[in-house]
Amino acid sequence: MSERPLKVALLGCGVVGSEVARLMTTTADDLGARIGARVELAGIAVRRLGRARDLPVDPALFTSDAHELVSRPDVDVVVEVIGGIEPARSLILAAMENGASIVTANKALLAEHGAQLHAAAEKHGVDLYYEAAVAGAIPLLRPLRESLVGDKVKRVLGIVNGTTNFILDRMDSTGAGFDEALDEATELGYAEADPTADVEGFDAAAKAAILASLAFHTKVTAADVYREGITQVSASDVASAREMGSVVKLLAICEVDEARESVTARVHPAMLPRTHPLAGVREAYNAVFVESEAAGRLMFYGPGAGGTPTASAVLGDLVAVCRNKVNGGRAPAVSAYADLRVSAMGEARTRYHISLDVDDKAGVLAQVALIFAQQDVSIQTVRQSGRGEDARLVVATHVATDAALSGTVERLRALPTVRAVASVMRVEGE
Ligand SMILES: NC(=O)C1=CN([C@@H]2O[C@H](COP(=O)(O)OP(=O)(O)OC[C@H]3O[C@@H](n4cnc5c(N)ncnc54)[C@H](O)[C@@H]3O)[C@@H](O)[C@H]2O)C=CC1
Ligand SMILES: N[C@@H](CC=O)C(=O)O
Ligand code: NA
Repeated sequence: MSERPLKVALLGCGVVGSEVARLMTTTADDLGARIGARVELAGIAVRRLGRARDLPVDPALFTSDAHELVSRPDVDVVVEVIGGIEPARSLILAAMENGASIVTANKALLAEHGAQLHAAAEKHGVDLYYEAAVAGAIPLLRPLRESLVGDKVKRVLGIVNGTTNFILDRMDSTGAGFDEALDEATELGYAEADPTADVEGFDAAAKAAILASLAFHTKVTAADVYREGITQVSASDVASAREMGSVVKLLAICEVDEARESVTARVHPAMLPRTHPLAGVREAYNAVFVESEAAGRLMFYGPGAGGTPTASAVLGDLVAVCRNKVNGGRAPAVSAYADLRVSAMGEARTRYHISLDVDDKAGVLAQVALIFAQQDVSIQTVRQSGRGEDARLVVATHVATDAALSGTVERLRALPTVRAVASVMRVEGE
């Protein structure tokens, strides 16, 4: 055991930070034995001093000056769990310049400034780990960064946002309303400080960017990811999916097209048959499939959000970077050598499920079918049910480019015999 303890500066003491502080303190002996040196908190930066906190830590550790804390000469590691871009980015860069290794849970920051942060880590010879940033407690980034680095990943598909999965699950299983389910998810500590990031898909898009970057060795930022959240998913979308033996899930899908030397990354709600393994992912759990050339299909499943599970991933990273400090090693570098083109959503190949309210008269089905044919979209099934004056047409398509499918919907909307496009949902997993 090394004589000198390693000093850790903790930035942020909210849902995740408070659990990191608690676990660091209560499991200090085990952590020390695993690292080969004791780990001690150098300080905990908070926004407001004087707030009552039920934590087993010395109150003198709290400071409201995060910049001063990361610049202290005795700080070996900085754990950033403030969230957001600034001041998190400047604090991390200052800490690296000061020789500290970094553990962060900040997907928003990594998805926008990952390249800059990795370059700074290289320059200053420090580590940058962020397992908690994607899929909470589930070990996913380390497997992509290390275990699967000898393989060729082709596709990453999964549920990476706990809050939206919790909301969709509640809507499906109890018929709860959107707002009520969101309040519950916030109460349980799953939602971001601004839950718009969750429900509008920004959080999942940031995670998709991180996953695509690591999986395909290419720089992918949040702005490259096609994004739709769940605010447009209605109770009737969830109910009609249920009638058809399906569920609605918010999915993140990252794919490589080797022939075209390009990647796509997208986040949107999709219908999945109830028999699909992702359909059984309940509450705030996450699950991600990684498909690679040699390994085949791997599934990662577990708690994707919440203070304690997320703190587990943070502490795993903390032990890794502390071991490197003790033994003199460094984390393997993250490269973007493949430098693939990031293609637009229109090029992605998807399938649609479209419900139309149409005039119930002769020739309407033929008009609708003609529009699909003109866009080169092949129909898999059509169901029609008369309802008096109008009829409901439910069309499931075969795979086509998303551009052709969305073009089809646009033309259907303009057709005089189509009274309304009641619902459009992408379909995955059959
Ligand atoms: N809550 C969760 O389930 C998960 C959260 N994360 C990520 O972990 C990070 C933290 O998330 P939460 O703990 O949920 O957020 P939170 O909002 O509960 O905690 C953030 C804390 O940072 C403090 N803070 C803000 N500015 C500060 C400053 N300049 N100096 C010191 N403290 C400051 C806030 O007062 C707040 O207490 C975010 O990046 C989030 O995306 C990642 C995985 C799961
Ligand atoms: N708000 C996020 C927290 C974990 O990353 C989520 O709901 O998944
Ligand atoms: Na993780």
